[in-house]
Amino acid sequence: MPPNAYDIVVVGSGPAGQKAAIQGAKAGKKVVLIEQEQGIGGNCVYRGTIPSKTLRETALQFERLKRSSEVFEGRLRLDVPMSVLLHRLDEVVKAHECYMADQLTRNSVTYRHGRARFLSPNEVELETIDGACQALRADTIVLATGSRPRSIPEIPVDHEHVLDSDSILSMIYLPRSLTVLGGGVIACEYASTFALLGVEVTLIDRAQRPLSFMDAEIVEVFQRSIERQGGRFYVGQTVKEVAWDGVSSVVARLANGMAVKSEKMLVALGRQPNVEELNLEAAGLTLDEKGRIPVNEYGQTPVPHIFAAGDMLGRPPALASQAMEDGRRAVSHALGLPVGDSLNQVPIGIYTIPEIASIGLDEEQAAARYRGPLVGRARFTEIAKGQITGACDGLLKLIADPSGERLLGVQIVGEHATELIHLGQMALQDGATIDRFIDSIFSFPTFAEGYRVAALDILGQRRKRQSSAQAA
Ligand SMILES: Cc1cc2nc3c(=O)[nH]c(=O)nc-3n(C[C@H](O)[C@H](O)[C@H](O)COP(=O)(O)OP(=O)(O)OC[C@H]3O[C@@H](n4cnc5c(N)ncnc54)[C@H](O)[C@@H]3O)c2cc1C
Ligand SMILES: NC(=O)c1ccc[n+]([C@@H]2O[C@H](COP(=O)([O-])OP(=O)(O)OC[C@H]3O[C@@H](n4cnc5c(N)ncnc54)[C@H](O)[C@@H]3O)[C@@H](O)[C@H]2O)c1
Repeated sequence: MPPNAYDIVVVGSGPAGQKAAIQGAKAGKKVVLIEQEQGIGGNCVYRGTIPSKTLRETALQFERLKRSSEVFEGRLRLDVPMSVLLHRLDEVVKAHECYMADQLTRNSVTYRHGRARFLSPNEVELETIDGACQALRADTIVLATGSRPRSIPEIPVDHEHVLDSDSILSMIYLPRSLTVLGGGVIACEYASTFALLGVEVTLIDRAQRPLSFMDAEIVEVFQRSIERQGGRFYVGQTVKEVAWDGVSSVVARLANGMAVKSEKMLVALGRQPNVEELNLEAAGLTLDEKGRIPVNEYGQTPVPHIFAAGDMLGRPPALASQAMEDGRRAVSHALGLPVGDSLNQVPIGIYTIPEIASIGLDEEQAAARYRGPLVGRARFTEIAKGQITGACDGLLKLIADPSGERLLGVQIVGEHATELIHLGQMALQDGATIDRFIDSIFSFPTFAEGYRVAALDILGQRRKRQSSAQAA
């Protein structure tokens, strides 16, 4: 094969691109991975998952200290430099970079630093930082260029006073107050992290409740928890205008006439796919009416050897785990390998404080599909581990069909929710019954015990329902 010819060209080195490249290389193909940024890993590593979760970990350390307030006296200094709060970030990013670079080298994936755009359906131009251009040919092309924060004209982001998720961690000091626009995952995660760090947080969303795609009762527990920290939610509100007053505050004017002032503002109103720079016309591709690349279930575009994966698809769930699966799936399909069906059950893990996690149907979805689904609840206040740790803001819900036998979904809010959900995921995938949780012995004390408590709650309701049916 000529030096600039490959079996597979992958554009973008985030979770989707990496897994696509590794899958191709493992199948013995000659693969090149192109990335325009300095490091490998995508937004996930430099602007998204890893930085936000590192700051969150610092906030959690403070919370643990606060819970021990009988022993430790103290509070967070005002004007804490963000660099102090993020002191572990460099280490975490370096460890991740090393792991990813090793994995690419081990699998003989060629890595090229530069920006890619189509020259023709089988040709991609690589422009390196010195401006040099080179054409690379491939039989299969996987686009995994990710997304960026959505911006709207009435809310100009200056990255100094009004920030987005790309710039929020570039603040020099922890602000005293923060307005968060949006009630989605990014908004709620950062709102809860900053609230725990002692920042006065106000969240404004046009929807009637934050995280409107999640189980309402679960979100309620999260919302109450933030409110106890002093956080405020203004829901069902439209922001008409945002401006820096030139002195000390960002002012958000709402359609109802209210003005909300804060030292900084985070704008988190969704994401938009990175597609504009790819010169898609040269590949024979056109975007759909929502500005997305049309794809089938394998991420295959109308040009059969071109695939798209991850956040650039512009559809939910925009998760690192989903992006990895998209990349793997696209290349497997391109090479005629089995793809599996794991897409049916993607767990959602939201790193708010307390955490939220979901798999399968929530209560409202189950009620829309079945007449009278049964819902079993385990409140963390009733679980010994919750009492011992003091992490009592928690609820685990098992959703079952009307007979109370078949598990339909698991919804959790509380400490370790994003870990606990995988037990529910396995149960759902294996078609486990509610009784499976009752017949299993759980270690004591654990949060996982909540599964048994919730299952017993369903058993009680099932028996009541059966006796009323017999009596009728
Ligand atoms: C603040 C925040 C927190 C998040 N937290 C979580 C979380 O906790 N858990 C979770 O699962 N998900 C989380 N996400 C979402 C997660 O980061 C994304 O779903 C994931 O990064 C998507 O991966 P990707 O490979 O599709 O794209 P990205 O990670 O966005 O990578 C795309 C890459 O393509 C490169 N690229 C773009 N155009 C070109 C081009 N023309 N040439 C060469 N390279 C190009 C970009 O530079 C980038 O590196 C979070 C996101 C944000 C913003
Ligand atoms: N833990 C995780 O898995 C994790 C963490 C962070 C981000 N992500 C991913 O990143 C993606 C983007 O997150 P996001 O929070 O930016 O977007 P989102 O789409 O989840 O939420 C956007 C929010 O903005 C609100 N909104 C939109 N326009 C508005 C307007 N003009 N005025 C007021 N409110 C408005 C919407 O009502 C919605 O609540 C998500 O899809 C998520 O999957 C995942």
